[in-house]
Amino acid sequence: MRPELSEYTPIYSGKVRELYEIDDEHLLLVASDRISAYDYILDTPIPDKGRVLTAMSVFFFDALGVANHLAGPADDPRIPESVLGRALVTRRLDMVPVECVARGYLTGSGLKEYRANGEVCGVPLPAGLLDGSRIDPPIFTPATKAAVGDHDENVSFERVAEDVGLELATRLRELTLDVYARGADIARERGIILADTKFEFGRSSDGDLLLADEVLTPDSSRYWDGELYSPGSALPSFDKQIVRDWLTKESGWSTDAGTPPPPLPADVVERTRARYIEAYERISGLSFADWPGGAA
Ligand SMILES: Nc1ncnc(-c2cnn(Cc3cccc(F)c3)c2)c1Cl
Repeated sequence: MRPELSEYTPIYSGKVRELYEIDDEHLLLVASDRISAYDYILDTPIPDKGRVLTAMSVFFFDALGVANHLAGPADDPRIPESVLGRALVTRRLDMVPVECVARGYLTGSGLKEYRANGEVCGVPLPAGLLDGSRIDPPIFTPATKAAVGDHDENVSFERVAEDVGLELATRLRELTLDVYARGADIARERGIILADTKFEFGRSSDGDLLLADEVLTPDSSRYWDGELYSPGSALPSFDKQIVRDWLTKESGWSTDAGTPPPPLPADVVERTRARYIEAYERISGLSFADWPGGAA
């Protein structure tokens, strides 16, 4: 008999995820079906989004063989039925207060910094790069965690070293770049570009540095469709472009409307659900139908 979610203490609620305490040593990390676009949490959930992104994290944790915070399988008996398939039991770690970002392509806040001063997080880049240009080799562009609702602040490696010490900062950079490069290679072989990603690390009670949180999901990374990728022009998000296009080209809403986006029509929801499942099945080579927690 699985426990009820109400038996666990909620300790953090993010835009699309929640964190609960199972006991002194274990947490339950829950991914919702909520989707965000243009910095709004949309009213309409995408069925199975939480389960697909959980499956993606588990695939990458396994495929990349990096020491991590997982403390049980996807069908661990401590996981309540109501969140089965979109929740994981993890070890409670002492989280390192650094958003460990790797960028293999220039866009977003990195592009903004580059256009202002030719570098990102203190890392100089070649002149003439465009939105979506490849950064080879990928760079470590850390950020400090922002308050709820704010964007993280990009910082230099030197600032990270001041905050957490040079040895740990160096290990965070090495691990971040290594795990990103291997994950991006796996995705690229399947026609999906992981342009950048954000990792979080924590230390266990016996001092090990473990990869935590979610790993290489479309919520923690930019997923681009490799077939549509062209530096300098629009970079279609593999998972969110259907929602973005409907919102900005068909719904009558606009990003400068100052109002929340309208609810999504059923076909946009279903096509988006299918894109999440397609990304998972192409990258993992596994069938999403085999993932726990499907409709009973
Ligand atoms: N293994 C860990 N030990 C201690 N703390 C964390 C931890 C804290 N915060 N976050 C981010 C987050 C993850 C999910 C749902 C949210 F609402 C927020 C993760 C983890 Cl993953």
